[in-house]
Amino acid sequence: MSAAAETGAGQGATVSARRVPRVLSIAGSDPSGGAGIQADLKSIAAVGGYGMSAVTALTAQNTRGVRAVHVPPAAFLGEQLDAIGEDIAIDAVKIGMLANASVIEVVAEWLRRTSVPVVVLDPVMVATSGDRLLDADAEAALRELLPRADLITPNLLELAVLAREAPAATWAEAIAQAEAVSAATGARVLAKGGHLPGADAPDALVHAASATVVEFGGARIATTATHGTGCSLSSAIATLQAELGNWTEAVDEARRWLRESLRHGESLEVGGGHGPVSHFAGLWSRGGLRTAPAPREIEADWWAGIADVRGAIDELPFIRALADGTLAREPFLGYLAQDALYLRDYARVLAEASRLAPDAAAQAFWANSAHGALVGELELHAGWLSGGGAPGALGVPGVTGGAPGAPGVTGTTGAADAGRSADPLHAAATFAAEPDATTTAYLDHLLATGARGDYAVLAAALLPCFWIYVDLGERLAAGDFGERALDPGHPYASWLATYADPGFAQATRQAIDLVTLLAADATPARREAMHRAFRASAEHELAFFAAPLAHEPAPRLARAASR
Ligand SMILES: Nc1ncnc2c1ncn2[C@@H]1O[C@H](COP(=O)(O)OP(=O)(O)O)[C@@H](O)[C@H]1O
Ligand SMILES: Cc1ncc(COP(=O)(O)OP(=O)(O)O)c(N)n1
Repeated sequence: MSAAAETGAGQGATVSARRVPRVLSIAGSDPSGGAGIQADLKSIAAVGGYGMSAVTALTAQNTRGVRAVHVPPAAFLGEQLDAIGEDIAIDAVKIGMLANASVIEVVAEWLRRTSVPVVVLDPVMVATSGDRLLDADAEAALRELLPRADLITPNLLELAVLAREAPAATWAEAIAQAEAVSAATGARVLAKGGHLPGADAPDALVHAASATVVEFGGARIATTATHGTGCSLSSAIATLQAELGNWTEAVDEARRWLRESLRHGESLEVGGGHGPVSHFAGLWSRGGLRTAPAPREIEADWWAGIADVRGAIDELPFIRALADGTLAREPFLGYLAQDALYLRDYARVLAEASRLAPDAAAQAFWANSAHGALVGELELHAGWLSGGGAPGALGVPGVTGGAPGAPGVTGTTGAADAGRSADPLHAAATFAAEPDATTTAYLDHLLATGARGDYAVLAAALLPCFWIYVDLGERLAAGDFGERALDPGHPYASWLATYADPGFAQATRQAIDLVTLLAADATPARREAMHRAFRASAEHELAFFAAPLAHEPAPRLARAASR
C-alpha cells in the first residue's frame, strides 16, 4: 500500500496536535554529537519541537566506535524523569539506549504512572560499529517494555532479535518480521532498510492490528555520514507525530527531513569514521543563520540607507525654490502635470497591493490609499492645473490632501473650495500633459513590481512615495528650509500646507509599520529584494523632483553605506 492509499485506520487519533511539541528523549549520551541524546535534541529542534533529555548512560565514543560505557545508578534516571514529568507536560517520548535491565525497569515503571500521548521506542542494542549498547541479559526486559510503545523502530539486526529470527536477507522478509513483532506487541513497527544491501533504502510502517503496511521508497544516498540515523529518525517521528497526529504523515515528513540531512552530512567534516548527518542543513539553507532584524531596526537601516538620496533631494534647485517662493510658475505647473499622471498610475499600483494583501487590514489600507491618491490628491492638482491659481489658503479646514504623490488622504481639498473643478478625474487639464521620461521610468518600475506579484516587494516599492514626502513636509513646516516657507503670503502656501498634513503623516506611519513588519518576517533574500525595490523607488523620487528644473545642475549621489 502506498502512503497515499492508507485511509487513516488506527492512526492514533487520540493525539492532540501541538504546534511546538514538548518531546523527551530518554537515551544515552554520545559526546561526539552524532547519535544518542545529542542527535535526538538536534532532531527534535530541527523538525519543530522543544527537546528535553533524561540520560540513561554515558558513552565514550566518536565516529569510529564506542570506547567505554558508564551507566549511572538507575535510581538517578528515575529522579530525572520525575523532575521533568512533575513540572512539564510531555507531548511525546522517544526512548533510545537503555543499557541494562535496571534502567529498563525504571523507564517502564515511570511510563506506567505517566500519561504520554506518543511513545516511540528505538530498541538500540548494537551500534553500527558493532559495539553493544544493551546488556545481553537485558533483552527480556526490553521485550516487556515493547507493548508500552506506540511505535518501535528497530534496524534490520534489532528487528531480527525481536522477531527471534535470523536477520532478514530481503525486504519482504524484513516486512514479515515487522508484522510478527507488531502482532506480538500491539505497537506499530517501522522496518528500516538502511542495513540492506542494494541501491534502495526503503522503510515500511507496519501495523498488524489494522493490517496495514505503508511503504516509503527512496534511493540509497551515497554517504559515509550515517552515524545516528536511527536515533535521529525516531526522535523526528515522535516530534512530528505529536504535531500531526498521523503516523504515516509523521514518518513521511521525518524521512524527507532525514534524507536531506543525510545528503549534507559529509560537508560537516566531523570525524574520520561514520560522521553524523547534518541535522539543520535544510533550515540553514532555507532560513538563514542570522537573527532577523526587528521592524524598528529595518526602519532605521532603510532610512539611513537612502540618506544620500534624501540629502540630494534637499539640495535640488526645485525644492529650494519651492521653499523660498522663487520657483517660477511654469516649472511648478509642469511638475504638477507630471505628478497628476504619476498619481493616476500610482493609484493603480496601490490597488494592486490591496489585491495582493494577505489580510483585510492591509487590503483596506492600500485600497484607502489608492482612493486618497485619486480623489484627494488629484482634486488638488486639478485645481491648479485647470484654473492655474492657488486653491484655498494655508490651513483651510478640511484640507487634508497630502503631498504630491501622497496617498491615504481624503476630504475636501483647496481645489474643491475654490470650486474650479467639479470632477477632477475627468478634467481635461489634469491629464493634458504627456508623461516625460522620468515619470515613465518611475511608473514602469512600480507597475513592473506590481506585475511580478510579490506583495512584500511591491509594498516596499510603494513606501518611499509616502515616507520621503512626509519627511520633506515636516521639515518644510518646521522652517528647516527657511522661514519663508511658513509665510501665509508664500505663492505656494496652500501647496506646502499639504506636505505637513497630519492625516498623511498617520498613513505614512502605517505604511512604514506594515512594510517593516513584512521585511522582518521575510527570508534574508526576500528582505534584500524588498530593500532593493525601496531604494529604487527612492532614487526615482529624486529624479522626479529634479526633473522640473532639469537644466540646473543636479546634486551628485554619494551612496550611503547600507547593511
Ligand atoms: N545511505 C542511506 N541512504 C538513505 N537512507 C538511509 C541510508 N542509511 C540509512 N538510511 C535511513 O536512515 C534511517 C535509519 O536506518 P538504519 O540505518 O537502518 O537504522 P539504525 O541507524 O538504527 O541502524 C532509515 O530511514 C533508513 O532508511
Ligand atoms: C548513545 C548512543 N545511542 C545510540 C547509538 C546508536 O545510534 P543509531 O542511531 O542506532 O545509529 P548508529 O550510530 O548505530 O548507526 C549510539 N551510537 N550511541
